[in-house]
Amino acid sequence: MTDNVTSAKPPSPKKSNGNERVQKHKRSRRSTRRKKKGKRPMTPISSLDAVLKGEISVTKQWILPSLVERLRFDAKALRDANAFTQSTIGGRVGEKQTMKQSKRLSECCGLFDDAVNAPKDVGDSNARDTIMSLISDLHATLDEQVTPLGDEMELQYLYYPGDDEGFYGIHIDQQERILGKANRIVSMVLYLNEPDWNVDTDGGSLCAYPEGKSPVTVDPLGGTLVVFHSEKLIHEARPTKRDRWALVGWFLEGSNKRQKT
Ligand SMILES: O=C(O)CCC(=O)C(=O)O
Ligand SMILES: [Fe+2]
Repeated sequence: MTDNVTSAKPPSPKKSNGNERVQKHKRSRRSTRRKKKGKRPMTPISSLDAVLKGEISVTKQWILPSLVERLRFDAKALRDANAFTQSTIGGRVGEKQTMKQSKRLSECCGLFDDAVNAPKDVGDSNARDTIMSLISDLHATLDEQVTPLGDEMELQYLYYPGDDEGFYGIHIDQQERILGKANRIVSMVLYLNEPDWNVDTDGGSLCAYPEGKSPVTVDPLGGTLVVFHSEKLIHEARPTKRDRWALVGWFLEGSNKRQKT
């Protein structure tokens, strides 16, 4: 993994006017390409062929429960340190916005800007490094076996409030291809919830709607990883009655593809 920070502009300084959670959209990204193939063992990703077909790949227990717990602790600590902001929808200049803000209630923390800017003693940055290595391996697997990817990705912790029924209405992650931009190609969501999550009482399922197929519902159990095509799969996060935590990422297309588009 390189340490290349490729965000287009420097991270904005933290304000202290009490509006920290409603100020901006996360677009910071970072290279995820490993110089060498990872040696670390990893649970194989289920049904990778689903991704190009516009369906969903679901892998349970992709990471150890202990790492889920550390990442959840890290996310909570960052939120307590005001490193989260209100999530917005779409957000790139020129991107068509077909959803209203009221169709989403969640907060996010960019791993390559907000988390980096938080005080060093907040959270568990070793757990962040560990998951970044695993995601770099995932990047290599997707690049080799699914579709060529660029070196960069976006990565955020997500928090949906349980007391206010957080949710994310029906949407698609990359609504339309933007010329000259690094469009999102493959999306990943890794759930960081407690092991006793119960969809009947807690809600918060991910519902995916592959075209021409039956809908798929995924329980957001800690350690479950979903991977899908950012331009093809319509999906939603159902309202949650319990605080819901996830790590969401988007693998971007490479610059050669950008020029050809
Ligand atoms: O929280 C989830 O389950 C899905 C998140 C999502 O779809 C997104 O951030 O684009
Ligand atoms: Fe999404």
